[in-house]
Amino acid sequence: MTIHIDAEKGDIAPTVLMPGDPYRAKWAAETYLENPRCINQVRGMLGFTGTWHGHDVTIQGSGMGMPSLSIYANELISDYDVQTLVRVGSCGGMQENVGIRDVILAMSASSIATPSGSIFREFNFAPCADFALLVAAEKAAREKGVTTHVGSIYSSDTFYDERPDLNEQMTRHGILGVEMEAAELYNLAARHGRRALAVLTVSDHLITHEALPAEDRERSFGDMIEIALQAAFA
Ligand SMILES: O=P(O)(O)O[C@H]1O[C@H](CO)[C@@H](O)[C@H]1O
Ligand SMILES: O=c1cc[nH]c(=O)[nH]1
Repeated sequence: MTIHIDAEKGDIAPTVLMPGDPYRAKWAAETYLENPRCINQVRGMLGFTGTWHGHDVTIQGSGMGMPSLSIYANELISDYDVQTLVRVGSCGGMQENVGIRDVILAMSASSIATPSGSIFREFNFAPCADFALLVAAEKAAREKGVTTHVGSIYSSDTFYDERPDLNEQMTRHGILGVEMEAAELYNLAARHGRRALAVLTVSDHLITHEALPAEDRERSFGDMIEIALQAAFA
């Protein structure tokens, strides 16, 4: 047990999917896992463990933003010895050719700041995905016929952003989408020698201003869950 996760050590699998939304964790576990059981309820940050095609897997909510993700990822890595962490999140599209419900595989994650900034200080570390996970996810997405983009994303500390000039520069530099956790997940995986990937679904668009409702973000992003599971156990 840790401060934020009240599971016993053996209750958490070496492979963990991490949605920001704890209710997406519940929906994904009940939809895709066999014999899912709730292993964490502390602060309502639900976690479930079950099996997928015979493989043990945990789906644990991370909360929103890098400080929250950092708490759960640190405890999963240091206290539960988790080896593979795959974020399954929503994101905002930042390119004209990136559509609502498209999947983005985050090869790298830029940021203005992360919780690891105090360690790196003047060093601009480039957080990137585990290559084998990335390749396996791209293959799984291609085989499913899901419209998928592989490239760089932006991990932001703010959802309600007031820097249109910065968004313009990111779009100009090929950033595919914006979310709020992947950069710190990649930092932690690099520091501890673990595998990490962010598989994202576009839930709204910064250029077209289309947006899906909360229920869709919670319960309808099945393609990214299947892609994440297939990549984790490829
Ligand atoms: O849908 P999740 O996984 O929570 O991800 C995105 O949605 C939240 C903002 O609405 C942030 O956590 C952002 O990263
Ligand atoms: O962080 C996020 C997540 C979804 N959509 C956004 O615009 N930003």
